Amino acid sequence: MAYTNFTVETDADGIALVTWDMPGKSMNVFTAEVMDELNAILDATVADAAVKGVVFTSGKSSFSGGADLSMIKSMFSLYQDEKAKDPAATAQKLFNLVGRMTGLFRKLETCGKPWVSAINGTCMGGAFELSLACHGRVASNAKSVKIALPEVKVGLFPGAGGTQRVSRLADAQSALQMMTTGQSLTAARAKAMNLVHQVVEPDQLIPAAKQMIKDGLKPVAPWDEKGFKAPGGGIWTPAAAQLWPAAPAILRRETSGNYPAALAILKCVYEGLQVPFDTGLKIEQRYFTHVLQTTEAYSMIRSLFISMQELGKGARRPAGQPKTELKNVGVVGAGFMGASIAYVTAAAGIPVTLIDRDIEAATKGKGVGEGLVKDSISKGRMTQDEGAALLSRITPSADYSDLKDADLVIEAVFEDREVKKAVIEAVEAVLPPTAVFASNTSTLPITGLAKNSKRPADFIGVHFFSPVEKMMLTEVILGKETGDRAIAVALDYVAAIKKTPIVVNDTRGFFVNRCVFRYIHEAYDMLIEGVPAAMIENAAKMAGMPVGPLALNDEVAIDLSYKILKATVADLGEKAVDPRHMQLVTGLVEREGRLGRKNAKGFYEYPPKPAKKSLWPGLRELYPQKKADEVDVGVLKQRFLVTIALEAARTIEEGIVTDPREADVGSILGFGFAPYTGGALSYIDGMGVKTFVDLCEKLAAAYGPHFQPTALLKDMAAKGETFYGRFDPYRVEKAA
Ligand SMILES: NC(=O)c1ccc[n+]([C@@H]2O[C@H](COP(=O)([O-])OP(=O)(O)OC[C@H]3O[C@@H](n4cnc5c(N)ncnc54)[C@H](O)[C@@H]3O)[C@@H](O)[C@H]2O)c1
Repeated sequence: MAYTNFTVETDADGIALVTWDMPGKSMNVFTAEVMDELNAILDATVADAAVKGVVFTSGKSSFSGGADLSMIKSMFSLYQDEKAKDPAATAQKLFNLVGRMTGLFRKLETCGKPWVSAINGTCMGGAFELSLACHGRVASNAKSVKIALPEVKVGLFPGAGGTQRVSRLADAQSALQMMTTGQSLTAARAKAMNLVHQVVEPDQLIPAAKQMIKDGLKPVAPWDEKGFKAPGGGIWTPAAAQLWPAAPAILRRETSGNYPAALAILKCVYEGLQVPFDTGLKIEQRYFTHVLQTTEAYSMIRSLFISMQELGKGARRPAGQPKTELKNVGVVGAGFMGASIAYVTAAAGIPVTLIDRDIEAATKGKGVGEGLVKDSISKGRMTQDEGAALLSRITPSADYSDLKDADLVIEAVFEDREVKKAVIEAVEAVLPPTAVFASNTSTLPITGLAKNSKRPADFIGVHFFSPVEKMMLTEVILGKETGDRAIAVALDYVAAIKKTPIVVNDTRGFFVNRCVFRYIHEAYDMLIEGVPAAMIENAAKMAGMPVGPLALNDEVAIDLSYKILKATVADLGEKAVDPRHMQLVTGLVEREGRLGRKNAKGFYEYPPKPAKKSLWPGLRELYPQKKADEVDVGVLKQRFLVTIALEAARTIEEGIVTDPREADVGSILGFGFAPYTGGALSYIDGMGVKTFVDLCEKLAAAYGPHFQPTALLKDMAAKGETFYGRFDPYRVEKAA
C-alpha cells in the first residue's frame, strides 16, 4: 500500500523500514493524516506474518519537530468557539482529541512486534513521545541530534505518554528537569538518562536499529513486564522521600507559580508513578485537557508558537513584492553592533562587506566574528570548515565603493545625526539603484534620518538587539516615506538571518525600548518611594520578568538613560520627563559615576568573577527606606506588568504598532515580558479589558497618572472588546 507521508520497505530478514518523509515539508510534523497513515502501517505490519519487526526513521535531515500547527490550532479553535457555550462538553471533546495520539502510541507499544526508532536528527515533542513508545531507540551521534520535550515553552506539556514513559525510564529528578524546562538533550545525555538504548555513528543508525530486532528485542515495554519498578524504586524510597517534598518548592522558585503546565508535569509524574501505566496515561490525559484550557496555554501557544511562526514567515510582508535573495549585504560601522550584525549575516550564508573608518577598525570588527566562530567550534556547534566558510564571507574594507554590489546596506555607526548623515551620503553615492539602506539607530527617528537620503522610499530602520547573535527579535522601522519594496527587502533579510521581525511605525524608542523604559521608570518610582531595591528586583522576577529592572538598566547603561532623558527634555520640554527620575539618574551618573555594567558600577556592584554581582549598598542611602512588611509585593508585580502593557496599548492607539501579534511577540522576544501571559496585549486580553481598565484606575489613584487607562482602552472596555477581537489579524482555522 502506498502512503503519502511514509515509505515502507521490508528486507530479506523481515524487517520493515518505515521512513517518515512528508512531501513539500522541510520537517516532518504530526498531522491528522500522519496519524491515520501511521495507524494503517501499524495494522499492516501486525497483519503481515512476513514482518518480524519495524525500524522507524525519518527521510529528512531532522527526525521531526513534533505536532503540527494545524493540530494545535484545531484544539485551540475548539476551545475558543465552544467553551463558552458548553464547558463540560468542550472538555470532553478535548479529552478525546488528546487521547488520540496517546492511544495510537500505546497501540504501537502493545502491538506484539518490536519497533525501533532510529533517531537521525532533531527529535522533538510528539516525535520523541512516539520514539518512547517504541521498544528500542537508537540515536545517531551527529551533533545535529537534539532530543527534547519542549512543550512547556508554549504552555503545554508532553501529553502523549511522555510524562509517564520518561519518568519510568529516567530517574524522577532528571525526568522532571527535562520536562519542566523543555531543555534539549544530546544523544549522549539521552543515553545517560536511559532514554535511548544506543548512540552510534550516523551511517550505523539503521544497521544498529535492525540488529536490535535481529538480536531478539522483546516487543514489551518495561512497565508492561511483571514486577516493573520505576528507576530509584518509585516514590516510596528514601531518595524519593527527599525529592518529592522539595520538588514543588523548587518549581515554585523557578517559575513563581506562573506556569500551570510545569505544575501539571509534576502532578502527572507524582501521581502516575503510583498507579499502573495505563492509569498513568489517563491521569496525564486529564491534566493535559485541563492545561489546554488555561489562559496561559492559550496565550502562549498563540504568541510563542503561532504568531511567531506567522511573523517569521512574513505575515506583514507587503503583497506583490518579489522575494529578494540577498547576494551581498553591506554593514557600515564595525563596532559593537555592526561586527555582530556582519557575523549573523555571514552565518546565514550571505556575503558581507564590513566597512569602518579604516581597515584596522573593519578588521577588528571581523575579529568579533572570529571569536564567535571559535566559541561555536569549541562547543561543537560548528565544524572547522563551517567556521572557515562563514568567516570567508566577511570582507573588511574602508572603501565605500566595495558596496557597489550590495542589495542591502545596514549602518551601525555612532549614534550621531551628523555622522549618520555623512555615511548615508557616502553610501548612496555608490549604492546600486535597486539597493535598500537600513539604519540600526536605537533613538533617532527614521523619518528624520531619511531626510538625508535621495531615495527615502528605499530607507528603513532595521533595529537589532544586543547580543545580536542571541536575540531573536528585530524591529523593522518604517519612516513616513518608506516604500513597500524596502519593507519587503528588510523582511526578506530578517527571515534569511532567521530572526523574528515586528514592523513598527516611527516613534521615539520604537516599540521595545519604549516599553523597556516604562519598566525601568516604574522601578525608579519604587526606589523613590523607598521600596528596598532587592524587593523591586524580586517582585519583577516573581511577575515573570527574566531580568529585574535595575539589572536591566545596568545592562543598557544608566548614562544612556540619562542621555535619553536629556534628549527628551530638549525635544519635548521639561514636562515630558519626571523630574524625580532626572534627579535620580543625574545623581547616579554625575555624582556617583555609576554608569552600569560597563564600568562595573551601576545599581549593582560587579566584582571580578567568580564573585557575583550584588546590589549597591549606597542605594539605601538615597531615599528613606520602607520596611519589608510595609510593601505589598503583589502590587509591585502588578505595577510592572500593567505599566508595560499600558505602554504597549498606547503604541496600538497611536498606530505605532498595528497588529497585536507584533506587540505580543515583540514584548516577549524583545525584553522577556512574562512569557506565560502570551505578551503585553495578551496580558490585557487574558484578564479582560474591563478588568484591566479598573486595575489601571486603581493604580493611577495610588501611584500616579501614568497608570491612567487610555481612551481606546476605556472604549474597548465599554464595548466588551479585546485586542485580538478588535484588530482581528488572527484567524484561527476551524477544527476539521
Ligand atoms: N549598543 C547597543 O546595544 C545598540 C543596540 C541597538 C542599536 N544600536 C545602535 O547601533 C549603532 C552603533 O552602536 P554601537 O554600540 O555598535 O557603537 P560603537 O561605537 O561600538 O560602533 C560604532 C562604529 O562605527 C564606526 N564609525 C563611526 N563613524 C564611521 C564612519 N563615518 N564610517 C564608518 N564607520 C564609522 C566606529 O569606528 C565604530 O567602529 C548606533 O546607532 C546605536 O544606537 C546600539
